[in-house]
Amino acid sequence: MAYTIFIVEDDPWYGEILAYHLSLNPDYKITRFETAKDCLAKLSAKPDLITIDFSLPDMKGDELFKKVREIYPSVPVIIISAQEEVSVAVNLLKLGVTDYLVKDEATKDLLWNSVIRIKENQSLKKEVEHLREELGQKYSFQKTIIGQSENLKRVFTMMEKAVKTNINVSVTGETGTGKEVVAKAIHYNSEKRKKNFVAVNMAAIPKELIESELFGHEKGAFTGAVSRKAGKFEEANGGSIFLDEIAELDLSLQSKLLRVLQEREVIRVGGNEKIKLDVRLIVATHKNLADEVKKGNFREDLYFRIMGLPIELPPLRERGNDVLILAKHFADDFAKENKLGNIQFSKEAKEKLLKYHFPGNVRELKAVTELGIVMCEDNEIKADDITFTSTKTDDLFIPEYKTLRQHTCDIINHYLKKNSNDVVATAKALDIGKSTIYKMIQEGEIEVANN
Ligand SMILES: Nc1ncnc2c1ncn2[C@@H]1O[C@H](COP(=O)(O)OP(=O)(O)OP(=O)(O)O)[C@@H](O)[C@H]1O
Repeated sequence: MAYTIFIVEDDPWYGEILAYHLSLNPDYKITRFETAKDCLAKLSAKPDLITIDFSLPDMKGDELFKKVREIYPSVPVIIISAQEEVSVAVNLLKLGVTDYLVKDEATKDLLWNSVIRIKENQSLKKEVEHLREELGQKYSFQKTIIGQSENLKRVFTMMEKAVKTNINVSVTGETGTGKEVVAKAIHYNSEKRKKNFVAVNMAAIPKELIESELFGHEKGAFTGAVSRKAGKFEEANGGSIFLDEIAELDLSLQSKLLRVLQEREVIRVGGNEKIKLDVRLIVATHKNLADEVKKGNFREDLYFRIMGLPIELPPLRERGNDVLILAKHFADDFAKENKLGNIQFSKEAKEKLLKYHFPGNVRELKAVTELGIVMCEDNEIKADDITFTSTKTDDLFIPEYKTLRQHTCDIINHYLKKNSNDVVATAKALDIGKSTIYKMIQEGEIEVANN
């Protein structure tokens, strides 16, 4: 597609030179104007770039620039001027002009290079926008946060509420429950999705570096600060910042964070320029922050500021059948990646997964599933292919979606397995009649596995 360039230059001879030079690239479609008025009259054609002579007969270049900006806030504008004063150039650049070129013999070549640079920049921006859109689709709640349990549906309801406004969000949940996945999904489904999602893990950064990491620093602010560096808040400006493991933040840094959130501005370490912030804050912790406040480890005022909309992620063991849905999802992903075909789980493998308490939650299930695929034969994961890292594999896990009768069956099953299917020993251990067990076996409520 042609790249449309408007050249506004009152000197027809000079305008023609610039137009001729640029038209050497057949992709450029050049239109020349000799007055600001003529250019404004044709702006509806949506040029990709405009070059403006600073001294036009009917309007100064900066005035025309401002008028263009009102209509197209992001179209790149190059001002070409006979003025060599640095202050004129600086003022124009401050106004938002993309480039400033002084008229001399080199102008046409400088313009050629400037257009190439700007064009590259525009296509990069478009690419980023496109990728963000894609990510947005990828992060639509139900596509990335797999599961259908009632407990998870409650999380979706809260997330729907979160994306409607820019309210701060606090996500709590055990390790591996998907706190970061939730934070990303909120960002990519909210108004802020056009800008960055920046994640910072408080527990992963050495204490003495957190301040400059979050708020940035000026050159020479401390030993090792060899150049100015933007902080994570600046990077996330206009978007969302995700502060993971917020409870690990040092008390002195808590007060600095509070100041930034209250003032909605950040000052880089060693600097004094105030940078205005418009960022959605999402925090996460596996600790109970209210308890941390009571213990004196977390500032109460900061706690109230960051709590915003609280979202509690249930542990995997409280999501019932989601364990199997997730296992299938991870298995399909892994199989696709490794070109393995369709993977199945045996009945016993499913039971084993459902009975386990998953201290490492979804992250652990993913690892267990992938290992299961590697270990299994003929694309069927059997109980023996499933290995748990936790030592508590024999723990009875009590899912809330089961009835008392089903729990009874589980308990009897558990004891039967322990006693090598010895009904008498099981009845004795549980202090129930053996006929109860035989009846349950007969009615198919309990299956006695052949050992
Ligand atoms: N409901 C889900 N559906 C699909 N994948 C999930 C789900 N929940 C978590 N995951 C996956 O599990 C892994 C752990 O998730 P995540 O890092 O978001 O957990 P976390 O709670 O932030 O963990 P930590 O507390 O250790 O930082 C990731 O690979 C993530 O993609």
